[in-house]
Amino acid sequence: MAVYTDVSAAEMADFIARYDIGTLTSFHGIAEGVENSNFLVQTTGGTFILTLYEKRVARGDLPFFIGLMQHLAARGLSCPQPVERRDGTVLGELGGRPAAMVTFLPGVSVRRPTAHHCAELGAGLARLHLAGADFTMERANTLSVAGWRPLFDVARDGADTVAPGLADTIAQELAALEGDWPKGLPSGIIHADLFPDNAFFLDEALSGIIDFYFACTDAFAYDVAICLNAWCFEADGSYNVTKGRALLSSYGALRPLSAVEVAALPRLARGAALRFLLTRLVDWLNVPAGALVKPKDPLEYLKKLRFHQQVAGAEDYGLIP
Ligand SMILES: Nc1ncnc2c1ncn2[C@@H]1O[C@H](COP(=O)(O)OP(=O)(O)O)[C@@H](O)[C@H]1O
Ligand SMILES: N[C@@H](CCOP(=O)(O)O)C(=O)O
Repeated sequence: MAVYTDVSAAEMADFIARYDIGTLTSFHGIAEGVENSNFLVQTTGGTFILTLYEKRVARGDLPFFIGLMQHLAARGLSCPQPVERRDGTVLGELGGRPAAMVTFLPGVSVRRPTAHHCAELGAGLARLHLAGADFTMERANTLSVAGWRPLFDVARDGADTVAPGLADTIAQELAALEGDWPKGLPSGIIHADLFPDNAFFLDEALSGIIDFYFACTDAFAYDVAICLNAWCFEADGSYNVTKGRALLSSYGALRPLSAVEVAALPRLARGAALRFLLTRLVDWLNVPAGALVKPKDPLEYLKKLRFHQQVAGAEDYGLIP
């Protein structure tokens, strides 16, 4: 359960009194997620999600995330909407953390996506990229290649306790990617964490996207590479090319990848695998005392990285030329 910051019933009721959403009837910490503290809040006015922003979310970035969710919804994308307080603002403070209430999105996330889910997701990702085109705010990707070495510095000493030789493997991969990271690719708003737990489905159709707190301005194809990592591998670590083809072809039907994006895809996929290997490793080695959280397995991403290292070209991901 990701609850890093405890909130008492009295604090919660007090916080809710600043909104025009009725009075508190119940709330509980949400069992999923690893980044922020999330609470399902029920009031006489409805159901809401309250997020307390934790370690990786910079306070100064919150207007970007809030503005982006409002922008995407105005373009027809189904995503949570920040709820205004009586004074017209959307950001508050609770338990010493910045906090915001968003609307509850119906739908369920899938644990084992099928090729059909991957196709739905590919189209949804393309719609997100297109809908973000006229969003005027920008946010650099703090977890792109320049952000990986600082993560490695934090995790290096403990890495071999997780898997023998892991520190060396990461050091080599990091050096290789730092030396040759794709530049100048078509860029715009990307989600940057569109994992199966952040996509909701109703009747097998993608019904909504949540968790925009890694969203940033970066290469669209990097977002595609993140999704290939998150959606198209099996539990045993093997890549499912049918799922990859489904995701890539439905994405490409709405936003065709250019030749430079196609050429960059294997390297972007390696980078995406390293990014999640590193953040998971840091989290695995540093679970805060008293936090209710189940850290995610870093070695899942080591297996994925090994797959990408031997890929010859984008066709290995299922891209049809
Ligand atoms: N707007 C929402 N509507 C419905 N459920 C939500 C919403 N936001 C979050 N959740 C639930 O809370 C969980 C954790 O949220 P998430 O944003 O992924 O956390 P984190 O910020 O830790 O990554 C999600 O998996 C989902 O079950
Ligand atoms: N998707 C990341 C973890 C952060 O996302 P969350 O939505 O699960 O909190 C990963 O799998 O490493």
